[in-house]
Order: sequence, then structure tokens, then C-alpha cells
Amino acid sequence: MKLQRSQVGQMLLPRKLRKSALRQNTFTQRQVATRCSSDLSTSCREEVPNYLAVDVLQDQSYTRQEIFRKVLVILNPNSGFRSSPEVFYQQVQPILKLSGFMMQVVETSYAGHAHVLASTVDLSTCPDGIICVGGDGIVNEVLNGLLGRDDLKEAIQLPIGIIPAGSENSLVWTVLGTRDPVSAATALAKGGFTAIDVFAVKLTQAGVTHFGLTASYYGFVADVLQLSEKFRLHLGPFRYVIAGLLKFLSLPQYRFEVDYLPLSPRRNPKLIPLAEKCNDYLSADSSVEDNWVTRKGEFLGIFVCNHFCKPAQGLLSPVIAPKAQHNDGSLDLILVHGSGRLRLFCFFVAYQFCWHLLLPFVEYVKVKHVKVRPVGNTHNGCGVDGELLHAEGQAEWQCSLLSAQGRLLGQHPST
Ligand SMILES: Nc1ncnc2c1ncn2[C@@H]1O[C@H](COP(=O)(O)OP(=O)(O)OP(=O)(O)O)[C@@H](O)[C@H]1O
Repeated sequence: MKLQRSQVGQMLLPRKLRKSALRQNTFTQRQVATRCSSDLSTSCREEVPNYLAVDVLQDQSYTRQEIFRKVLVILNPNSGFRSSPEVFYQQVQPILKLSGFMMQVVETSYAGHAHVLASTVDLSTCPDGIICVGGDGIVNEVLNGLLGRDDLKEAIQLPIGIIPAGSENSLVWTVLGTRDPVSAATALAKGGFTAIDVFAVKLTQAGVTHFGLTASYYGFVADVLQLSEKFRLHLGPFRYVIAGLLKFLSLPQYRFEVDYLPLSPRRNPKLIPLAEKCNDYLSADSSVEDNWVTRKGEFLGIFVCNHFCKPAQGLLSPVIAPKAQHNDGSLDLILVHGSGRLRLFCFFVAYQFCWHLLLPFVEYVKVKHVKVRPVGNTHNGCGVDGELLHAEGQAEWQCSLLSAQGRLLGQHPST
């Protein structure tokens, strides 16, 4: 007798699971049939790999829900090792379909496409969110597209889902505790949301504001980010290592003036109402407050972190801002004072073991606002969530939290 593919899959399962899989399979096929018929754009002919069906169906909490969730999926075919289409269509889409997602899938065809999609999509066609398949960069584009809309208040409420398929997926790894596409899809399937602070970085001279969820950074790391773009095509995710090594070998000096407003424990930044446009919020800044602290001189790096920033790659899983929480209404500022390869090397080694805060040249403070001014011919770019922002001539970057929080689809497994 010729076995169907799903039956072959079951033969590979332990006996106990096989029985339950057989029972579940009838149920699965019924579910797939109804749900696919209402899928917005994708074909429902592809088979669900059986082991995935079993995985998903074993958690009854989300298979029993009958409510469809309408989402827009934005897939960057260019991210990471360019395997995101394969990852999505073969591993992720079946899980999402089974758990009731109705997906309109759009593949980006140029840099900036995700931004355009998020800023123009009719929100009523994807009331349950936008799912990004790619790296931190594509999530950042979607965030900025949403926050540039006229219907900002509704747009900021729209949850963003993430299927990690990029070079660096620090956001989903740090905040939702997952870094592989299948467990990220399972987290989306389980449902729930995670509130996350949103910060804005404004280039004062140009009056341009860019939003982020992870961190903004200046100095060595921003410089490496710029150089790494040259190697994107040939090296994929390894581009950061090569660019980092090259920049380390030809390390320049970075001079900055930094002003920061430490977080006052009595003040709750969330009490300030969200302005109609996010740009207005930054112009009504807190210059009237007088407890600004100024630092001047050489800095190897300046990091303004919204969460503890755990890189998805790396052996030891270090974190740059161990005291940061993604929803605590504050930003964590790390100043790495000084210059020189030896100091940078010490910082890097200490960071691998999460000892970097013990170094005498590292300053760590929770803040509300930060202003960073590169001095002289210091690299004047600013990295935000893996995207490099450029400035012409003298620049001042202002980094502040927005009063409203965004929402990520899914929850950390420990919640
Ligand atoms: N079709 C495309 N062709 C070229 N570039 C694209 C395309 N779609 C998106 N991009 C650009 O690719 C950039 C990086 O994408 P993404 O973040 O998904 O992957 P990554 O760089 O590999 O991962 P990470 O940002 O986590 O390091 C985005 O900022 C976006 O502007």
C-alpha cells in the first residue's frame, strides 16, 4: 500500500505521539481546509509538514480558538542568508495557517519597500498586525512606516510580529526569547502581546526623526555598521565580523559631547500625552529641566538601549545593557570613555562575559533623554536598530522615549 506523506512522517514518531498525531491529523485537515479557503492571497495547496502539525496541535490553548487573525506579512527575501522565503513558506506559513492566521504576503522588492507598505496599508485589512520576516532592519522600517502615518494613534497600536530570518535578530531574541523561525511562529500562534517602549532619534539640524525599538549607537559600532554594508552582498551575516576587524585595525578616535537627563525616580514619562505627530513630541523637549549632565571627550562607543540587547549570534550570549527592560519607560545609556585598541579589546572581552560594567572607563546610567554631538571629523552617523542614519556636517542627535508604547505579537515563554 502506498503511504501518504503525512503517514510516512508519523512512522518516524514515537508510538505514543503517533497515536495522538493520527487523532489530531483528521482535525488538522479539517482546520486547514476551512482556514485556507479564507486566506487572503496565498495558495493553500502546499502540504503542512506533519511534524509541525503535531507540534502546533499539541498545545490545545491555541488550536481551539476559532477567531481568524488577519495580518499583513512583509517578507524581505534579501535578509540574512537570503533564506527567508524558504523559511517562511516551508516552516512558518503552515503553522500560522493552522492557528487561524489569514495572511496577505508581500515580498519586498527594494530597500524601503517595507516602510512604504506600512505607511500606506489600509489598517482595516490587517487589524491583527504586521508580521515581518527578516532581520531587525525590516522591523525598523515597518515601525517607521507606521509612526509616520496620519492615523498615528491607531497605527502605534497595531502589533508587529517577527519571524527571525535576518543577520541579527536582537529584538525578538531579547524581548520574546526566541531566535529561530519555528518557535517564533509558535509564539505568534499562541497569541498575546508584549508592550514595548518606542524611542525616537532626531537629527536636530534636519528636523528629521527616526524611531527604534532596540538601541541607538554612536562611535565604533556605528562606524562598523557603515563599513559592513559594503560586504552585505558577499558576506551576509559575516559582514559585521569582517567590518569589525578592519575597523579595529584602523581604529580612529571618536570625540563627542554628550548631554543626558538622568531618569528621576519620581517622574513617570508615560504621563505625557502622545502628540498628534511624533515629531512634535520631540520638539517639545525637556530643555526646561535643569539636571542635564554633560560629558565631553573621547568615547569608543555610546549606546542608548531600550532593552538589554542580546545578540542572536555569538557563543556566550552577552548583553550590552543588563539593567534595561523593554517596557520600563526609560533608556539605558552606556558610555565607553577613551580611545585605543587596547581599551576596545578589553571592553570587548569583558562584554563577552558581561563584566563590562565593572570597567572603570564604562559609565552606565538610566536616562530620559540623550543628546550626542560628534566633534570635529569624528564619524557622525548614528545606528538605530541596525540601520545607519547619516548626517551632513555637524550633527546633533537627540534620543528620547515616546510616551506611548508599541506592541509586539507574542509573549516570552516565561510569561
Ligand atoms: N528586496 C530588497 N532588496 C534589497 N534590500 C532590501 C530588500 N528588502 C529590504 N531590503 C533592505 O534590507 C535591509 C536589511 O534587512 P533585514 O533587517 O531584514 O536583514 P538583515 O540586515 O540581514 O538583518 P539585520 O538587520 O538583523 O542585521 C533593510 O533595511 C531593507 O531596507
